[in-house]
Amino acid sequence: MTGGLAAALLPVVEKSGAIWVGSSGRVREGAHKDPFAEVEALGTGALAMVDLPSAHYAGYYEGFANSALWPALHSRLDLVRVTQDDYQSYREVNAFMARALLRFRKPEAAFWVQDYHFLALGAELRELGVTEPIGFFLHTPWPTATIMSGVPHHRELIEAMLAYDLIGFQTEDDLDNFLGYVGSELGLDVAGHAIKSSTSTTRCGVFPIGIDVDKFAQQASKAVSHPDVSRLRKSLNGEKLIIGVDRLDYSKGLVNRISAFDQMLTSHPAMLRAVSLLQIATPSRGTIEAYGTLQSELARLVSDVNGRHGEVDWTPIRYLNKGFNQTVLAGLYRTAQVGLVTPMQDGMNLVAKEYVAAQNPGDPGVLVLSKFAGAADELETALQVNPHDVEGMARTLATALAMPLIERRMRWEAMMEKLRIGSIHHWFEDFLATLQSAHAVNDQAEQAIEVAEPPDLWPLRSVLGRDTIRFH
Ligand SMILES: O=P(O)(O)OC[C@H]1O[C@H](O[C@H]2O[C@H](CO)[C@@H](O)[C@H](O)[C@H]2O)[C@H](O)[C@@H](O)[C@@H]1O
Ligand SMILES: O=c1ccn([C@@H]2O[C@H](COP(=O)(O)OP(=O)(O)O)[C@@H](O)[C@H]2O)c(=O)[nH]1
Repeated sequence: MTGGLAAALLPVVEKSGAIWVGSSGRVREGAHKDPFAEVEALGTGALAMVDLPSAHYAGYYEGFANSALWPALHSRLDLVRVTQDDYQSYREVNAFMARALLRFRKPEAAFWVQDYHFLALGAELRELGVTEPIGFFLHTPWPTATIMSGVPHHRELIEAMLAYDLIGFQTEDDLDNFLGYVGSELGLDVAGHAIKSSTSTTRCGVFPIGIDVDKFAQQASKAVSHPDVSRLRKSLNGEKLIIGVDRLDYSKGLVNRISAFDQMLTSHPAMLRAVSLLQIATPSRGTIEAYGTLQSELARLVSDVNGRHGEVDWTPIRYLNKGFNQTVLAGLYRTAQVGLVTPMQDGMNLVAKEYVAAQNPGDPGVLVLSKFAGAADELETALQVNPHDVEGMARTLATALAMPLIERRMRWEAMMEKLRIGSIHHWFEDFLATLQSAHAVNDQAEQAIEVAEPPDLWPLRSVLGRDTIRFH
């Protein structure tokens, strides 16, 4: 699985005993009548992979989720392509997932819904009579009210979100934009970070997602002996390396990034043969037109840059359209003197955090980071750039490559401190503790809840009695 959501959640599921119910990526005819899931133990927790109804999968995933919500959430209304049927499928799959989740319901356990694919899932669970705490976390940005109002059915969808006890965002800007929408478009009272509707109160908050920084650092120091990593090191012949790792997505600013590298080589001829770029662009959502178009545009651009600056024995850009596991990525990050992360918009961007965690403390590399990534709020000592300003990025790249060790270490140490404070385990515990207290407000009858301890979401093996189970 590629993507920050999976990378972040798998380790917390493993450690916390939670069960993560998600799409198996497979479809099944008639699934809407009879949800099918395969459950697999993962550490002390479990993964339940549900087959989605075949009639609605495309309209839901490629349609409303990734051709309406994703572009809008990343402020790209120009890329929104959606039909009424797509919206129906989105709602059907949200309702279907609510029914599937009921199979995993357990008294006093909380439900925590992840991401824009399931904005209405909380409302569907309430319809089915669920009274337990239900929280929601958005991994992407939340744009301005004007942009959000360009999404068909935005009002009914966002009203449905008010069924959640707690809604979490990555940054203060996302939270402010959401509360701004609720005030201006829904006309609801917002007191502090709480939204009061006729039936309940929804609390909102900021919970920046993190990584397991020490685990990642250890992985990186071991990974340098991995064959892929040592082959890369050998092939560099003393050249410096800049690395980019992204899903192939228009939100990641890949075209501007390659153009900035091109510009830097043009304006600093001394860099020719002295530095190269390794860009991993892992295929993602390939059946959607905007992604196919981007893939062709990038292939042309990389080939143009390599054609102009390359030599018989030197290639400026190593461009790879494939996925790597995180052990290899950790070793590749550690090999590179510069981590180049330039999204036009990004909820958080875990690659930025992983690059920092993977560095050699005695000789750390430099992170060049877009100010439009959520991670920029915490990683203030990265070299921050505006991805719309290609020339500015080219200049910053040259600065990063020439930065003295003392400055690199000061910047890196400050970033590591931030990463340790905001680890993935802190994110998980903080959200669940806040969810319990938010729910207590909505549930007058409920007894005082211990907020310091995250709830026991599902000690799965004690219920199932074995590691893997299928059910209809
Ligand atoms: O499952 P895909 O359609 O292939 O997409 C992968 C994931 O991409 C998005 O990730 C977001 O979550 C990260 C962790 O919080 C965050 O750092 C990043 O900025 C976001 O873009 C998407 O939101 C996930 O749902 C997808 O699984
Ligand atoms: O080939 C790849 C490319 C990326 N990733 C992981 O995918 C995540 C990407 O998360 P990020 O937040 O940067 O962006 P997203 O793809 O979620 O938008 C990171 O944990 C990467 O280590 C991976 O495992 N293999």
